Amino acid sequence: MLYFEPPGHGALAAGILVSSCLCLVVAAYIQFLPPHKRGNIFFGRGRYNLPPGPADQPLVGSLLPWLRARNGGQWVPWLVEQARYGDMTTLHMGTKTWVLLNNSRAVNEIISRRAAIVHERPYMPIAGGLVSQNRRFFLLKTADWRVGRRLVGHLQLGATKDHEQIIDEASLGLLCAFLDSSKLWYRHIYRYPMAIMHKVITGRPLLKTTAELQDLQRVTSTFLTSINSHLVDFFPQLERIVPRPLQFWRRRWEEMGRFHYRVMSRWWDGLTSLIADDENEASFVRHALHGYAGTAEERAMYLTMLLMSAGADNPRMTMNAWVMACISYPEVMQRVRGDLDRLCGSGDGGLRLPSLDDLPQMSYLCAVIKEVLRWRPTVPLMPQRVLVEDMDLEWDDGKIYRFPAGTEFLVNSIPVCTNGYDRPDEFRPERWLDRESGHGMEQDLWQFAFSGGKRYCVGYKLAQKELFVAFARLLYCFDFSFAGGDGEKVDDTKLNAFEPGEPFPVKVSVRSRAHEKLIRNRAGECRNWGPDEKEDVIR
Ligand code: HEM
Repeated sequence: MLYFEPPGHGALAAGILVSSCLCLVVAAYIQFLPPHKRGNIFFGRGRYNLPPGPADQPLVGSLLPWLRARNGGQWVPWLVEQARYGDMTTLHMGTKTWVLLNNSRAVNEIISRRAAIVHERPYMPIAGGLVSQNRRFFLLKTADWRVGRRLVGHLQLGATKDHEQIIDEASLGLLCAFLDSSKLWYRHIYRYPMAIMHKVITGRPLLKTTAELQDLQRVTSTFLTSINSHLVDFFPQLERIVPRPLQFWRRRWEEMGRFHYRVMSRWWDGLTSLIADDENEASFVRHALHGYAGTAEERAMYLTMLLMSAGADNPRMTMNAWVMACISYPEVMQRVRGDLDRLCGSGDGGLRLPSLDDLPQMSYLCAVIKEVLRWRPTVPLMPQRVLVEDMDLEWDDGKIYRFPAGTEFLVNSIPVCTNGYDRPDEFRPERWLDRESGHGMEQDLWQFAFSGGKRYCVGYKLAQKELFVAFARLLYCFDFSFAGGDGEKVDDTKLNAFEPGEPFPVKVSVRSRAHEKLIRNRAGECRNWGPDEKEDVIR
């Protein structure tokens, strides 16, 4: 007869202890799983069915290769490589489920058509917390972000006649600066959108030195490098679990946050003092201060400074890419110039500067702008949009994907701008003219350039108009060529967008005396430009 002896108290306690520990380990393990894996544990395997992706390591998934690539400057090729899985790629990234959207159709279906449920931002302890002090509206969770978005909406960026006038004046400053100090072309293409933003926001001309502008450029570029670059952004729980003195990552990013705060505060003091003694009720600075009344003034500061930096830096990088296209594809630019000469005159007499009124007749230049944005996407990595509820998606391959709430979607810009385009590496504006959707400025630009859904770029109308005016006027009046050494060839993949100095060697010269005279005749109208850049040439 079998006799079962009941366990003693000691054994029972040990058993309870072991199973409690096991439960704790399992609970902790589950907490560190990404949403799709966690969901399949709770609801059974197969509940969530996601697009394919690489085999991954336990717990970290594909995070380590990503962090290596991100911090080693190889993240663009890494993301491009992941597009080999098809229209979408699923990546397990620590506690996150990332789904890369690798072509326009995927972006359109998910970011635009499902915008009602794909609009949240994840919490990013580094970029959002330490570097931005939880204030950068662009990274805020939807509830807070809406307040800022409503405030910015009042600006109607680029949609008013006033803004067109501001663009016109600033572009005259740009032309004069190109005449006076052509070697500093890369500085002028930053000052131009900044001068526009400053006037739009304060109603006053930009009176900032190059050093002040460079400070803000550094803020923008270092902020961008902080996004999705640290382990903690993928395991945000660590911020709660690890005692603060042991949070080894804090020091570096807090320091960056303090630097950003200092630069922004200096700018902000300048902006608020400009409006302090005038009645300019329309000023955005005043509007932002009213909008955030009762809360810390910093919220207004961060919002305003985001507008300044996004509104200046993205156009700067786009213009950088355009200059690269000018020197790499002179025949394309000659064709634009042919159109401009026909409209605005050529030879010695009867010239006029192109303007926004010429836009309907300049479909090839509109195509050039689209092609610049496609050829060298300005924003290769947009912060992810988070799905707020489970979502089913029927796809072309006959599959029905089911994504769990919490999935993070990323526009994989380079593949989006490449997949589905004939000879994608080439700069061929003609591809936009063949489209049935139309030849204007707006058609087809969505999804890849200014993003879609609720968090699309608020400045897109302003950007399109300022790019059009700058490209038309610069190309009408100036020649651009590569200024490398003998036998050196331009490498059109190296844009060096974050370089504070000249990103690649370019020679700029005015086309003719007549074009110079045309610019000089209107020099008095460029009231919005700021300190004389010639001093910098001498230094
Ligand atoms: C060629 C120029 C530009 C490009 C390519 C560009 C691109 C983008 C993209 C792709 C986003 C969306 C990121 C996302 O999905 O979260 C964005 C957001 C934004 N852009 Fe632009 N942009 C440009 C010019 C401008 C200008 C002139 C402004 C003027 C203020 C501006 C202000 C903003 C702001 C404030 C946001 C954040 C919107 C939000 O989170 O609600 N951008 N931009």
